[in-house]
Amino acid sequence: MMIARAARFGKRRAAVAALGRRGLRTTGSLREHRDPATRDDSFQEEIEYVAWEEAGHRLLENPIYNKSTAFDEEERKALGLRGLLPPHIETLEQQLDRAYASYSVKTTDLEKHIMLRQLQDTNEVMFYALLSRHISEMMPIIYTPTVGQAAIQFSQIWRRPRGIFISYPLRAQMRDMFKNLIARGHTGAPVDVDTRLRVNTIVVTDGSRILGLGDLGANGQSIPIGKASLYTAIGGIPGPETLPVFLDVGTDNEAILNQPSYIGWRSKRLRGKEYFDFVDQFVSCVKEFFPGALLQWEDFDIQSASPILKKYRNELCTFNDDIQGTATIVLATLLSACQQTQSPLKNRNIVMVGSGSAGCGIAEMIKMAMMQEGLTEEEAKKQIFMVDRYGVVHSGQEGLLPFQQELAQDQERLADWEGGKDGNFSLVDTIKNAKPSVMIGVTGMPGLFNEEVVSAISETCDRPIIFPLSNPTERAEGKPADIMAWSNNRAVVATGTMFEPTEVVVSKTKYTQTTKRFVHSMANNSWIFPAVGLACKVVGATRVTDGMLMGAARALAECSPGRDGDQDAPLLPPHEELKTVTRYIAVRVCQEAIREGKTTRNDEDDDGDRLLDVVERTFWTPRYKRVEIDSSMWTRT
Ligand SMILES: O=C([O-])CC(=O)C(=O)O
Ligand SMILES: [Mg+2]
Repeated sequence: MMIARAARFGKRRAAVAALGRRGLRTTGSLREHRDPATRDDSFQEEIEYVAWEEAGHRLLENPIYNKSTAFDEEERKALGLRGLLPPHIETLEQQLDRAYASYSVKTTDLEKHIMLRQLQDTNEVMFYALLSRHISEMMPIIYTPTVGQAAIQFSQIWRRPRGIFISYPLRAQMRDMFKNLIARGHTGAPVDVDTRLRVNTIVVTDGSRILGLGDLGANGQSIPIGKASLYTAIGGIPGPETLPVFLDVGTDNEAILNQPSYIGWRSKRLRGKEYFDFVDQFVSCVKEFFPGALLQWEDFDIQSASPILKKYRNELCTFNDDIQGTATIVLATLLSACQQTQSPLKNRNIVMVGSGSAGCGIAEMIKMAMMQEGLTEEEAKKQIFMVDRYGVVHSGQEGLLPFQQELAQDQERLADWEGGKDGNFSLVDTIKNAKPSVMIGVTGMPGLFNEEVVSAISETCDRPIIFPLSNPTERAEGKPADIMAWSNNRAVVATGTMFEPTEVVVSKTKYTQTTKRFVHSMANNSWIFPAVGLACKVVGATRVTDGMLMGAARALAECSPGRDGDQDAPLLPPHEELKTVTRYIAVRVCQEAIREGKTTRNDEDDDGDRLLDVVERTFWTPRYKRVEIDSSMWTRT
């Protein structure tokens, strides 16, 4: 199986690196090389060097090259660091122990988030190494759900710039902003690397629909920062190659606008033609300054997410994470649940609660997967019931957006449905009539999956598959423990944010009781986008196609822990396997891109082993390199 194979390749990686990356590599004012003296072909890691033009304080302020107490004596002497650091020299491992100890005494998740973000802004290697060591514990801190809390308070906890803020009033200077970025790097520290050569993965938001929290204006920049961090932590894309972007077009959130500490542009949200022209100007800059980069749209509201995706998806390498990334992870999780409950997707009726861009994106992807399993488009469409606040979505309704019309049920089909009011059918009515075995929630409405709803679906099938996907935690449609109880522990539950496992009593005597733990996997797009980004980098993808995403979903489902027949296993692998599984998925995405001719490199050979090798070699791992000064670059200040 692939995980074993990936482990074997771990050994080969050093050898491949030794053969492939000899001599000097020059990137702008940065030079990296490996020491020939330490090079041999017996799988030993080599010492890697990085030559840099800055010494002293400026080096310590540079989060990419700063090693803090890990600079050794020789480096301290050569780099003008003597006296600027305490005398005791530490290894990375020792630094991590110390950092973890101070992390552990923080009493709130938000404080932990702030601490990790500060570490990221001062020493990236240490940040990613710490994250790597404690991935399960720290993912919810740097990402969902704590990142939601951090977004709400972003203006208050803001410390240092990261990424780029492009505000509407300065639109005439947008090209200058990109030039500034290239000159200075994007972490706010003096990184003079030629960013143009390096940025290949961009995450952009306009803050209009942050998680399930709504319009948070410029505070939304917290999300691209979090997503970019995962591209590095999980997808192995080096920090300087990622770029979080905020398009500041104002906010309609009055509470935020009235905060004295708000860091964004204080204006009502821009809409209509001016808005789309501004987005267009941004895309032109991306094409000009970072040609070939992957552009990820994140947390755009319903009015802009789909039109933007439609406009640009055939123009550059781009995707919308909430529509396509979410759809892909939900499909993967659903395929895994179908395997586990032993009935294929094509045999199922599905109720999709929430018909916004995320809900419709998921439904479209499920439709495609059903068609791959042999249904016609018409047949697949008949098995997917979109439900929104007015009830089941049908063709007789007015005001449906184009992407909702595509999925609306034919009104005539509902003629013989029971219940309902004035031809509209509530969620419970829909469940009773459509008899689904799958219910997916993307509404941001807590409590929607209540006892009545869960009991209704539990009557239609043996093992209802129920995914309350809204996040953060307080927005989820239902709590897994309740859903398990209301379904007599028959439900298969995955969520969109982290929940504790459900402990269920399976047998009880007077003196003893046996319990079982159900782990509810988090069907979060972090299983998908880092793999897509890694693959796009490896093959130089020109587009992100449905086929590439479908490949990602199926590859992930192949890794599901229940694949060997455990009917109660979690639906997704544990977080500890994120990186290995990401590489496995990335290979499949590369193969699809190559088969569809959507690459600028490697377009002839889609051999899996070869691609895994390239993926492994491309993957960045946090470890210190020896820093030396290149005197030809060194300008004393
Ligand atoms: O960020 C997450 O955890 C998932 C996501 O994209 C969203 O909810 O918008
Ligand atoms: Mg999102």
